[in-house]
Amino acid sequence: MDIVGIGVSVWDSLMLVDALPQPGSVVQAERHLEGIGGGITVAMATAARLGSSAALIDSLGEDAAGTRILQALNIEGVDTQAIVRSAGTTSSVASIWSERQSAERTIVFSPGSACERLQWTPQIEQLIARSRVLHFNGRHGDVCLQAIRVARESGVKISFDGGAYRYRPEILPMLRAADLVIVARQFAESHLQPPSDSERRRPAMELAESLMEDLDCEIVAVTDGAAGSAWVEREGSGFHQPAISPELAIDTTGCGDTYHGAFLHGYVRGHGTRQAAELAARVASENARRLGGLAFATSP
Ligand SMILES: Nc1ncnc2c1ncn2[C@@H]1O[C@H](COP(=O)(O)OP(=O)(O)O)[C@@H](O)[C@H]1O
Ligand SMILES: O=C(O)C(=O)C[C@H](O)[C@H](O)COP(=O)(O)O
Repeated sequence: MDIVGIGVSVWDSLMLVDALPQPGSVVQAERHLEGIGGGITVAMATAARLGSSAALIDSLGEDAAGTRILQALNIEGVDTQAIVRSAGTTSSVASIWSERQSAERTIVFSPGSACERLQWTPQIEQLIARSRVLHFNGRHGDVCLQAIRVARESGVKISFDGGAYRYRPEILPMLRAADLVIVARQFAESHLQPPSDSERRRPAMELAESLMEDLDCEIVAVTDGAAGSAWVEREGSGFHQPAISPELAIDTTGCGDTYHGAFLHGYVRGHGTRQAAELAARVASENARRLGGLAFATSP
C-alpha cells in the first residue's frame, strides 16, 4: 500500500449560498450536495483518484451515513478492509454552508459515537508495516500512537495534517513524531509562541521556519488559503507555492484535504517537494471550483 490514513470519516451535507444567512432567517440554497468528508478520508480518496493505492483505518456506525461513507470510499477505490462498523453507534456527520462570494465554508460537525470504538489489531499493524506513508490528524489518538511505533520500526514515513481550529494538546506526540508536517496557518499560530509584537500577522514562511526549528522534521508546510503555502525542507531552502486561480473558487471545502492527498501522491511517486506541492495546489484549485469536499476531476 502506498498510503495508509487513520481518521474519522464524515458524511457531509453542503449548501451553496450567496451569503451566510443571518441568525433566524430562512434562505434558499443555490445548490445542495452530499458526499464524503473528513480530512484524512478526503486525502485518501484524492490519492486514490490520482492513482496511488490508499487505505483508510476508521470506525463507522451501522447507520445510513456509515453505509454512504463506505459506498463512496469503495467507488473511489480506497481500500476499506481496515474499516470496522459497530452496532448501535452513529457515524460522524457535518452540515456545511459555502458562501459563493467569498468561497469560504462554515462547518458544524457532530462526531458521532462510532469513532470511540476503533481498536488496535494485528491487521492494522500489518497494513501499516507494509505501507510507505502513514497519514493522520490525531483523531483515533490511541491507534495513532501504536501506528507511530510500527511506522518507525518499519521505516514508514509519517505525515501529519494540522487543520485550522483543530489544535489541541493531545495531538502533540503525533505532531512531534511526523516526518512530513503540513498544517493550516491557524494551526501553526496556535502551536507557536506569539511573537513579541503579537498584533503582527506573521508571514507563512516565518511560521514554517519556526515550526521546522521546533520539530526538526523532513518537510514542513504552512497552508494559507488563497495566499498559497510556504514550504521548508530540512535539507534545502524554503519556497512559496502560490494558490492557483483563486478567483475561480466557489467553495473551499476540502482544499486542505485534497492538498494533502495530492502532495502525498506526488511524494510517493518520487516527485521532488516543489513538483508535489505544485500538483497539490492544482488539485486544490480544481476542487475549489466545484461544490463539495472531494470535487476535483480526475486529471486537473
Ligand atoms: N480560494 C482558493 N483558490 C485556489 N486554491 C485554494 C483556495 N483556497 C485554498 N487553496 C489551496 O488549498 C491549499 C490549502 O488551503 P487552506 O485553506 O490553507 O487549507 P484548509 O482547507 O485546511 O483550511 C492552499 O495552500 C491553496 O493551494
Ligand atoms: O466535515 C468535513 O468534511 C470535515 O472535514 C470537517 C470535520 O468534520 C471537522 O474538521 C473535524 O475533523 P476531525 O478533526 O478529523 O474530527
